[in-house]
Amino acid sequence: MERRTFKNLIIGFGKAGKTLAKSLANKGESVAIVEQSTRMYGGTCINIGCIPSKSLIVNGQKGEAFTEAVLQKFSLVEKLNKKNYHMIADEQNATVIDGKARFLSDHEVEISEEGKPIMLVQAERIFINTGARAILPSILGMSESKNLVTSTGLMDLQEKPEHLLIVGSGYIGLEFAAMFLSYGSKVTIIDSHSMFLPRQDRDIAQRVKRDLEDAGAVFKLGYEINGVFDRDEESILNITRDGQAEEVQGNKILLATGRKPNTSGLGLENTSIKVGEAGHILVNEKLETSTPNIWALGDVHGGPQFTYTSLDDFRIIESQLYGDKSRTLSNRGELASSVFITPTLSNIGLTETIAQAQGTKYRLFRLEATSIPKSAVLGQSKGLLKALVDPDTQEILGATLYAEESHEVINILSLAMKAKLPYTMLRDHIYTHPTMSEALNDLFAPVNEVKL
Ligand SMILES: Cc1cc2nc3c(=O)[nH]c(=O)nc-3n(C[C@H](O)[C@H](O)[C@H](O)COP(=O)(O)OP(=O)(O)OC[C@H]3O[C@@H](n4cnc5c(N)ncnc54)[C@H](O)[C@@H]3O)c2cc1C
Ligand SMILES: NC(=O)c1ccc[n+]([C@@H]2O[C@H](COP(=O)([O-])OP(=O)(O)OC[C@H]3O[C@@H](n4cnc5c(N)ncnc54)[C@H](O)[C@@H]3O)[C@@H](O)[C@H]2O)c1
Repeated sequence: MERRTFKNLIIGFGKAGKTLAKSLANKGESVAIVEQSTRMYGGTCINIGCIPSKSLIVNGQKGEAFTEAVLQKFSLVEKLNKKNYHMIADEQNATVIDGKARFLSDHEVEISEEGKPIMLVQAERIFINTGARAILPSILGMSESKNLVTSTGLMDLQEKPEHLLIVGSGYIGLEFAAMFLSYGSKVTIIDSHSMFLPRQDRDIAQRVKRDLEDAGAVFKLGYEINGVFDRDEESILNITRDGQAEEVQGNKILLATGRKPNTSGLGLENTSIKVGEAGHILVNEKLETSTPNIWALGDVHGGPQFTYTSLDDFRIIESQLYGDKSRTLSNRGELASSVFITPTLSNIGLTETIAQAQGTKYRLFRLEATSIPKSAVLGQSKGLLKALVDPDTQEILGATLYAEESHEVINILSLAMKAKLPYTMLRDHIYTHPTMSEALNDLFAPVNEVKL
């Protein structure tokens, strides 16, 4: 078997891993990056995650036919996959190794192709960036059904399902619901939780649910999934609520019940790397594992699962190994997030619900999206914007923007919070017109402060 030694070994071609590989190679260090699938050069985001899903969402909003949108998505992903491969493989000091990595010890990693060991790699430093994969709930009859899919399988379809059943009303469930509704599929969303969007304020959650229902979605909340069986081309899901059994039938069933860290099969049992209950690699605030010279980056170490947090993990490594060591997980600050439905739901920091639960004092500002001129221009005036301000410091404590283009506007709030700006800076700032950002003038206007 071939034996190779590198200064740096990166396992997994994810956002953090590829960015780190390029940076290390540019520093003149030898670096190898191992990827188990040629389909995944560049990782989840560009191949089976953010980019293909948003391409399908945007084309659906434009009224594109599904088959045309799928072709566009395939060609976009193919282009990005190649670009990502060459971004690393063309670097003089970098090597891309095709195969599945498995630790044999704290210092040795075996690479296999189709189950056959092909290489043994030793490295001074090892970075684990193996991402996460869909959690498959255990459903009676699931192995016999040909219609159960994850988000990856659903995006590989060439034809839209006439009726899509979605299990899970989190990020993936809601984004795929909005996506397939826009292509004209019938959509039923089933969740075991009886409260919709439990972490959101109720007024926001009710708006989101109502808007999805207006677009045609049917919600079944508080249901357990008992079993599945196929009849002709359709699948029937047996579901129960409060002891009452029901059947729902559809052509495809999307399982969107969360994603778990990719650690099984990685041979961690052969190392001294510690793993948490959810299968995630335990790291400290510098992303160091319990084994010296081995780090874990991205979804694999648990916590928020976003491409931008994986990228920030790269920044932490850079800061710790080559910089002033100031950047850590604990000083990352508040993270913004967006669910790409119509309109987009974006959050940062505290909601009213959380503020009340933890007894935090706040001033509340509230604006209907219908009063924003750009909403009228876009022909999409649904939505509600809320922001919480600290009554003592006048800094922004959090915001929920359920509005068109809120995935852009939320970044202004994120920057203002990071810079500890008083809310009046956003209220009095001169924005270009007509834009959704200028809604911040109005959101923070005295007239929109809610008396609590
Ligand atoms: C449908 C969907 C939509 C999403 N949309 C968004 C979004 O809009 N915005 C956002 O920020 N996030 C989104 N996410 C989440 C985001 O994609 C992930 O959080 C992010 O890609 C994680 O990156 P990572 O660096 O941890 O690893 P990944 O990009 O997951 O890369 C890990 C790589 O490691 C490889 N690998 C695993 N095990 C081994 C092994 N043993 N040997 C060799 N290689 C291995 C895998 O094949 C994979 O390529 C979405 C996810 C999904 C599924
Ligand atoms: N726009 C984005 O940033 C974006 C988009 C897609 C995915 N992601 C990332 O991917 C991760 C995974 O997304 P996800 O939607 O799979 O998970 P999620 O955690 O967001 O939602 C899972 C949902 O499934 C429900 N559920 C769990 N088990 C169930 C069961 N047995 N039966 C019925 N319902 C069940 C939960 O109540 C929850 O509502 C997200 O946490 C997010 O970090 C991000």
